[in-house]
Amino acid sequence: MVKICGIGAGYVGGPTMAVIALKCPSIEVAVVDISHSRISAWNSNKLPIYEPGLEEVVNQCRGKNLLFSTDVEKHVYEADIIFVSVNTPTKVRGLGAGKAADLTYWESAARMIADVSKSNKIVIEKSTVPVRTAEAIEKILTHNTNSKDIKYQILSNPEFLSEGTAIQDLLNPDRVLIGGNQDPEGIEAIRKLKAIYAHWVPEDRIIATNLWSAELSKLADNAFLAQRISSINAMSALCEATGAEVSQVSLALGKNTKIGPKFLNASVGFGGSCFQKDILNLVYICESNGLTEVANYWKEVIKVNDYQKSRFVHRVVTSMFNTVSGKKIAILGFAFKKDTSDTRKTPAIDVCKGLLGDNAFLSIYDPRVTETQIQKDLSMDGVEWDHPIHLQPKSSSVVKQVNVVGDAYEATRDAHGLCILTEWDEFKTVDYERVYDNMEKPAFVFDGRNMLNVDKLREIGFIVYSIGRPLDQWLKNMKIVN
Ligand SMILES: NC(=O)C1=CN([C@@H]2O[C@H](COP(=O)(O)OP(=O)(O)OC[C@H]3O[C@@H](n4cnc5c(N)ncnc54)[C@H](O)[C@@H]3O)[C@@H](O)[C@H]2O)C=CC1
Ligand SMILES: O=C(O)[C@H]1O[C@H](OP(=O)(O)OP(=O)(O)OC[C@H]2O[C@@H](n3ccc(=O)[nH]c3=O)[C@H](O)[C@@H]2O)[C@H](O)[C@@H](O)[C@@H]1O
Repeated sequence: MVKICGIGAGYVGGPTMAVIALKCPSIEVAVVDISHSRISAWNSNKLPIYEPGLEEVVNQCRGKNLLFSTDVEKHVYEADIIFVSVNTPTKVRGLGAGKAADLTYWESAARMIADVSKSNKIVIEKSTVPVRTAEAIEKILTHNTNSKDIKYQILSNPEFLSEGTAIQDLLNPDRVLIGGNQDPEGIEAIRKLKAIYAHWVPEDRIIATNLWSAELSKLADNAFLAQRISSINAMSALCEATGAEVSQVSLALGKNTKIGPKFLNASVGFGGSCFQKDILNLVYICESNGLTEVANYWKEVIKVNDYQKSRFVHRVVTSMFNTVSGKKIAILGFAFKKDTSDTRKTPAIDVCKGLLGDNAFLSIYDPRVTETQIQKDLSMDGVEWDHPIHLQPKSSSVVKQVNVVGDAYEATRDAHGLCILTEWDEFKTVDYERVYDNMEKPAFVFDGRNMLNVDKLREIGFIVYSIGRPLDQWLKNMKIVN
């Protein structure tokens, strides 16, 4: 029986390994992690991450051909194939700090593999890594004195799932990308990995390339996706200035088959653990190769994203007579997108910090994010948000101007304004007449996700700001001061 070990039981490692176990009953899959709390959660009824459909998959396989363990060395020793899905956050200090990928976790996983292995292994890069990482990994694996007679094949098999739809994406991927050495051993390793995916993925969707193309394609993929969002967000600012309507512009663009309809929703900005980190990583690689113009091109995608978040904060503050000091503002949604509990790099952090900077009182409601997580996110400095909660420092101070509450009605009671920062479906069905009645007047809605019916809200009496849509007379009169 083929044995697989997945190192890293996070947003990628957990769901990916669970789906392999589901689709390949003849393969034994062990998912290992250094975090005891994460592994015990995977072994409990309350999984450590929220992802629609994940619980069902785990329940079907756990205890059969899927197990979760902290005994990393044992399972690595026993495995034929090792998927490494550890985190690769942005480096916090040292050379390339603030841009380069921090490969500490990857390196320690590779050293451990070299230390404990006694048989040949296929080692798979599932994490997103800088192009040419496989070269460094190979050096670590083969220069270990214990592993003289052991042969390693390194493959790049980047993951393209999105949080919130991870299980669907894994069950029905657009493509599976496998990069490997182009010699007979490399081609044989690619064949073995292809055979695993072939249990459920049609062959024409499994693409084999050389190692560097696969590694770079993942960074390029995220950069292209983020670039679309920054492009439409840049257009949203121009829409507000001219009376054009961004959703109509998106519709028109999306009907062009050369452009396509997806990823054209203007928003308060993109978030998540990967877009910013991977673009910064790409920027760093370009700079290291002397490609300044290319680096600057991709940097702009992040700059527009930061501009979009600060534009939103300015809109809130200026429309409320240029100050939110002492005012209660309701924040509906904190996760970086709907259907996930993940808050890494969520635009809500920057927006809330901006409002707190102007002395607002925030009342925050998110259906899936805990109070502890929100307080942590709002009390920490930039790059630490990239790291999973259990790898973050234990004590962080509580932000006193922040109250985390249990529903949208409580959040908005006596508030001067409400901001929608995540597009949770339940925010569509809130009784906004009731909300309006219980708010201070004038009552404002700032829809950072363009999900609410603006005309209905205006009929109720709200002053409404919706990204990239024609402005209320009120907002037109309140010029943004940057
Ligand atoms: N989150 C996402 O949607 C996607 C993430 N990726 C990439 O996948 C990688 C993992 O991302 P996430 O799953 O979100 O990260 P995560 O932080 O949720 O999970 C990583 C896990 O690895 C564990 N770990 C770190 N070092 C370890 C070691 N030496 N031995 C055993 N376990 C170790 C950590 O404790 C953590 O639980 C990153 O490179 C990311 O860029 C790729 C596609 C999608
Ligand atoms: O490497 C990764 O981590 C993954 O990053 C993204 O997936 P994810 O970050 O989970 O979520 P997305 O659906 O891409 O959303 C990212 C952010 O962009 C925002 N977004 C998305 C689409 C859009 O039209 N507008 C928009 O503002 C979302 O609200 C969210 O804040 C990519 O979509 C995945 O292909 C990739 O595998």
